[in-house]
Amino acid sequence: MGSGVPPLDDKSLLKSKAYVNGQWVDAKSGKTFEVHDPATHKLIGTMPEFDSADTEAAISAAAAALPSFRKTTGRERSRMLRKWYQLMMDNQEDLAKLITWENGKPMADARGEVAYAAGFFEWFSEEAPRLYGDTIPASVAGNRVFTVKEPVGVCGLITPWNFPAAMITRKIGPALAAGCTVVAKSPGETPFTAAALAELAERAGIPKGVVNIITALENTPQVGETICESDTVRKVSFTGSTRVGKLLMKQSSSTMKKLSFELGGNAPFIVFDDADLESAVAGAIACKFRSSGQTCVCANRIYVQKGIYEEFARAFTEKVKGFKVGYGYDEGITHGPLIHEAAIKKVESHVKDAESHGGKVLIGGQKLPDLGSNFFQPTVIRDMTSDMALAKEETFGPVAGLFPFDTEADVVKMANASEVGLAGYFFSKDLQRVYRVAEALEVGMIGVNTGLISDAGSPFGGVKHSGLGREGSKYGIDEYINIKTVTLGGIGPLQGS
Ligand SMILES: NC(=O)c1ccc[n+]([C@@H]2O[C@H](COP(=O)([O-])OP(=O)(O)OC[C@H]3O[C@@H](n4cnc5c(N)ncnc54)[C@H](O)[C@@H]3O)[C@@H](O)[C@H]2O)c1
Ligand SMILES: O=CCCC(=O)O
Repeated sequence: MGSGVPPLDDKSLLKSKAYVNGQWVDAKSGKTFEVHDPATHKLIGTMPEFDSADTEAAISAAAAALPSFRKTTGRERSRMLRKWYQLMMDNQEDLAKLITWENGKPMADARGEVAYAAGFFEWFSEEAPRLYGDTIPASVAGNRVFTVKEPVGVCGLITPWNFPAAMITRKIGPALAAGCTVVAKSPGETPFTAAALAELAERAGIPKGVVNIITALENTPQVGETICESDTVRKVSFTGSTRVGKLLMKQSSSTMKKLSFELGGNAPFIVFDDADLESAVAGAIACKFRSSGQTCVCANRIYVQKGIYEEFARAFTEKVKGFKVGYGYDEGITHGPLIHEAAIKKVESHVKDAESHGGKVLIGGQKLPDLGSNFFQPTVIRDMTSDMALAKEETFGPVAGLFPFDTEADVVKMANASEVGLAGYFFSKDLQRVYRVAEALEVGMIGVNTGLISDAGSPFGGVKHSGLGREGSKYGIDEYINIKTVTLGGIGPLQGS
């Protein structure tokens, strides 16, 4: 297939060990797991299979590094993050090659991910020196009240494979800005990008023990449990499915730690009759097929008002015809493989289920065995209805289901008929409608007349079963701080008065 894996300019970015206390380490058991290119199934390499004891050692390293790191000034931490940002951008091409290799997304998308990921270090380098407390008018005469913001302590971070760089930097950036130390469990499917980030952390001068990147595949549940049940870990931040998020929340309950969860979505994407057709089609294409549909904010249910439905379906399908699916390193490829067989099975099952309930496939609908077993045709299905599996669960793949609707009230009801609420989108030129619908949708983020909403400066997070807390933005750092209130009594009048 294609031209093969391009060599890294800087070969020292390819690591096959975990990074603990500033050292590259194996699992104490000596066990490793294999990582394969999702496009070709060829072996990329192996990584240490950490267990509970290895995880404890990483937690201890983060705890030992905390007392001195929390004393650094915001300005000092800012410089470290800024340097890390710059090193990521200087090595953008190599990091992108690693992302494409282990995740499968095309190089153009991978380069975009590196810039997006580095943006969180840049953003939080700017937040680090601005951790202001408050002065509060006291209710008791002679008292003075003020607050200080303190790092929560050691943080356990667990992230998924769909953005091998960005999901980790979105957590490490604010954690370090706040003065916390971290143990980050990289995704078992895509650990090499995270390891390269650790190498760059070292070059950026981040002190040993502040950033620990641990690895596991099969042992992931015991690693997760060790992090959640540790009393030393004062904060857990997880990105992944709602199912695993709920499990980690339960496991964390006995140690009463601070939690944030970025979980699953099932984004409604609504096109009203009054929308600009061309931009609605472009927005839906970008939103639905980004990373072959494997993002938590991808459109999952595309609702199109009946007056514009036929025209939209035609124009949307026409655009999908222009996609070029293949190996992420090859020239002109717009969409890569899915991550693994389970993802292919889910996509297939949603297509079959839609067809068996009366949905009509306009394009795609099949696997692409000539390319490899993880490839699936970008698919458009019309005449979707609410009783289909795709309406109820996130597909996390390249299948666009077009649902017709009559009125604004009908579509808002359908859009909100989901237990999750991460992102939602709609296209309309009617200003009053923009306010009404934005206020009515039960989601944490809304794109109006755009299908792309992610940015380091914008709060990212959901409502309902999509999770707790916000990442990125001026709010992201709040997840990593405790507010301490200081009440100073007995001030009294001026002496001698
Ligand atoms: N809201 C967000 O920001 C966001 C971002 C990316 C993905 N997601 C969600 O993630 C899901 C897709 O990823 P997935 O199916 O691989 O999710 P998943 O929850 O099965 O796995 C995600 C990651 O969690 C870890 N993990 C898995 N089981 C674990 C356990 N028992 N204990 C501790 N850690 C565990 C692994 O590192 C894995 O890479 C989708 O639902 C998607 O919406 C959400
Ligand atoms: O998949 C979830 C994260 C996607 C994003 O940050 O845009």
